[in-house]
Amino acid sequence: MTVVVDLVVPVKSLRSAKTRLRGVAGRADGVHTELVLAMVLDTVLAARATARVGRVLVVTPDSRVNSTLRERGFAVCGEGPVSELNAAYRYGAAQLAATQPAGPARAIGALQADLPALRPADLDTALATAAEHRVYCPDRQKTGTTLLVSAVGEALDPRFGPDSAHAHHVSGARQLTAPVPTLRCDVDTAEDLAMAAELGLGPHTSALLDTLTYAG
Ligand SMILES: Nc1nc2c(ncn2[C@@H]2O[C@H](COP(=O)(O)OP(=O)(O)OP(=O)(O)O)[C@@H](O)[C@H]2O)c(=O)[nH]1
Ligand SMILES: C=C(OP(=O)(O)O)C(=O)O
Repeated sequence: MTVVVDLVVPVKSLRSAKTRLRGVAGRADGVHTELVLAMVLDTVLAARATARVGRVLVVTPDSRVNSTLRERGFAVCGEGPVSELNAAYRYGAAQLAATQPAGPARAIGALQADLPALRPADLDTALATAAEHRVYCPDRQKTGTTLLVSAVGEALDPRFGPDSAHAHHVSGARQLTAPVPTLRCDVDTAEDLAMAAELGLGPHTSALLDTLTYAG
């Protein structure tokens, strides 16, 4: 059975996002924000280009993220009553469930927004395993989680945060073992960004870093 997966992608306020990356792209005002936004864009554009992906819903309190993504045709909503990552996933999943188009039941996927090297082929490989079981994709360090997909018609039950790979495992989700390096490469630190650059950054992040290099 081929399953369509609707994705929830939460994005924090740009000002407070990615503190561990601060300064990596330079000290100039606004550069950090531009880098975070470029990574979000590369992530969601790759997600939208993935065959098994149905809808993509971005959950964010940030007005710039909201307007930038709406301009590109993405669905965007606010965070709901609680400002916290798992709450944002649950809120987005509820919005998607409440507005599900007619047709076969879909799975819900929770995708992190910091995957600037993401390739649609890797995401599609991961989503191909979804249907009967809830599955999670550990990050490259094997401690965090970059993607969690519900079983069709069942709850997402997101447990993102420190050691989320373990938390997803003990909550009964199956670990994805497929070689999907661009889906595993979330970017929290300068070292992660270098690793993502080796895999091949998406066009927004790549263009921004090139501009900064030429600007010295
Ligand atoms: N909407 C929403 N998104 C969040 C929240 N917390 C984290 N995110 C998003 O979830 C993704 C993964 O979060 P982290 O890797 O912990 O990112 P971060 O908190 O920005 O990074 P650090 O400050 O370095 O810990 C990022 O794309 C964040 O923007 C939240 O409270 N609300
Ligand atoms: C919140 C998470 O992201 P990170 O480890 O990148 O902070 C997670 O992996 O559950």
